[in-house]
Amino acid sequence: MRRNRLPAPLVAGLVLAALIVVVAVVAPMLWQGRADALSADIRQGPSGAHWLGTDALGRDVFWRTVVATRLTVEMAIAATAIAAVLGTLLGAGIAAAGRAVRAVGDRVIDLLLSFPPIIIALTFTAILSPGRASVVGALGLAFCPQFARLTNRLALSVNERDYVAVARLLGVGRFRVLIRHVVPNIAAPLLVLVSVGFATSVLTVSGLSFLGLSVQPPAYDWGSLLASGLRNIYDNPGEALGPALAILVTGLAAGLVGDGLVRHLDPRGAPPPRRPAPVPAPPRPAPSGGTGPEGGAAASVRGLSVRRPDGRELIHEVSLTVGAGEVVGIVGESGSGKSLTALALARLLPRELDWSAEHLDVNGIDLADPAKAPPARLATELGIVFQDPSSSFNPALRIGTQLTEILRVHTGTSRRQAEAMAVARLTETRVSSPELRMRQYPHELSGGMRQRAMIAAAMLHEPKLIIADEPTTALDVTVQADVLRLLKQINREHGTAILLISHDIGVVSALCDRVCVMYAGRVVEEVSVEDLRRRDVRHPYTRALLAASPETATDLDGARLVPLPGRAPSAEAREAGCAFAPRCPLAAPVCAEVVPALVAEPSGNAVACHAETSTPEVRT
Ligand SMILES: Nc1ncnc2c1ncn2[C@@H]1O[C@H](COP(=O)(O)OP(=O)(O)OP(=O)(O)O)[C@@H](O)[C@H]1O
Repeated sequence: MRRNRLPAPLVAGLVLAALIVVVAVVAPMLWQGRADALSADIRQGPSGAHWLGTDALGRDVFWRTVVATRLTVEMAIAATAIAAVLGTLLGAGIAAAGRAVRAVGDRVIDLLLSFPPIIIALTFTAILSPGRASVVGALGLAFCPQFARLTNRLALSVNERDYVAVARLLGVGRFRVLIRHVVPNIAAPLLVLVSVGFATSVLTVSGLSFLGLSVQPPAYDWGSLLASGLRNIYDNPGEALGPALAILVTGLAAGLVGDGLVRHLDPRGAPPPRRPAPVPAPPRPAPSGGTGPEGGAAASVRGLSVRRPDGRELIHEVSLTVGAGEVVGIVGESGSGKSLTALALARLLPRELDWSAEHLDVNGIDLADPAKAPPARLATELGIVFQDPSSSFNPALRIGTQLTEILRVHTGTSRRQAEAMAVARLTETRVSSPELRMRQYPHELSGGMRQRAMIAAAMLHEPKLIIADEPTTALDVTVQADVLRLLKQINREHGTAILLISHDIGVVSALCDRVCVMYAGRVVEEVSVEDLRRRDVRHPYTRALLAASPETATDLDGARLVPLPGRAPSAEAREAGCAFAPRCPLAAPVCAEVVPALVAEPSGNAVACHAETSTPEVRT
């Protein structure tokens, strides 16, 4: 893999650090005698014979400072290593644990972080009795919470990224997710903390020795030399200057290494790869024709409910079917339950949520029975495109690595073949210069290009169903139509069914065959797109959405957009009766008490509204 040249601070830091390590290793072997030799020249100032003068016993301060490097650096490295290993394991363990352990772990880390490390180190040292080993152990424990907090926060945030969701959908094991996705994305900040931790350890180790709590005579480190130097500061300032400078230079080296590593490891700092020689585009794969089992559905959901741990229902008995090759939209305001419905189909619901369903399947795979739905199989039947193309790809890996990995993990395709297939898909999804893109990092692609690359990734296995969760919301308006056209083209040419989630009724009416309107966790209307375009809808909420949509409301007669007043109730605020009643112009007394059932009509549409149907069903 080609990397950019090492940044200057990293080079400077590494040179300095290497020098310090060499000195630490060789100094006691070569110059211990000079450092410990007594002479009659006591407390002399700097001279040609003694560059930093001598101490109270006539020993050469320069050589003592040089020899003390080993003990100081050894102790700082040991303390940092203990803190980094223990803290990282602790943080990762808490991130991977269940909710209860996470809550307790977080509080314990918060508590430990509220004490300055030096206080913790002093307390442990006092308990364990002064000495080198106790100081190293105490410092390791004192800095451990900082590593635990950082690892925990980083791992949790990376875990929530869409590319981790995709990896989970693809059935990538926890360990591989950790190695491929979590570690590369948290390594840089952890390395900075290691360098800061090392610099702080040098200071604290020296500080504790300065106080007489660490290295005991006749051994000496920079802290004990500094203590003796301060006692003689008026006779020979050089005696304090030597160890002080050594501490400063070591801290500087650690800082430069940390800063340089961040720049070097961040792929956003890399120069663009050279444009490869143009190669003829591989042939477009032939359309697969029809999909799904004969007469079967690409996805089918019946009675899906999702609950929070406290039992509150977030979505209630949602039912919908996506026929083979059909494009179905789910539309509704923020919080209506669109994404949870889609995530349930991909088996990507957050762990803390509880779900149940009478029936949940993707192209015949029963998702309610994990034994019948091995992740690898689901991964080949289902592709997913998320809203934010910037979080859909792992920022630490090149686009090509991520695309080919999907094929290599699941089908054992050779690298060369996987690359050819990935390039073909990128070409098909109209990603310009696909060979070049394969070698680029996600941040080097524009938003629209990344989203097309994401669609290419979702299409790699020729899935029967693509779930597109707000695929255009994060995009520039100029490329939104392009991405929608691409999805429609895929649907036409491959017969891929699409479940499109959007809050924009204009987007779904442009792309879909059928639309489910959701409100407060329920489907309130299901309508064909022809009826939607004609505005022949029944539910007052769907009418309100249409009236508020610019694409449909700016009529030839100049009708103005009508905003929908109020807000959808949160899960806590939902009461008995129809959740839309407080905002509904047609609300009647029954609406406040009875939840209307979704009633199918002969046309195939369905609506849940007392004003439109006469067979209410009580569901609270
Ligand atoms: N992990 C979770 N824990 C608790 N509540 C959640 C969780 N995930 C989602 N919710 C809640 O479930 C409800 C439905 O969420 P969902 O993401 O499906 O809404 P949405 O219709 O897709 O909205 P948006 O367009 O904003 O994404 C919201 O009220 C949301 O706050």
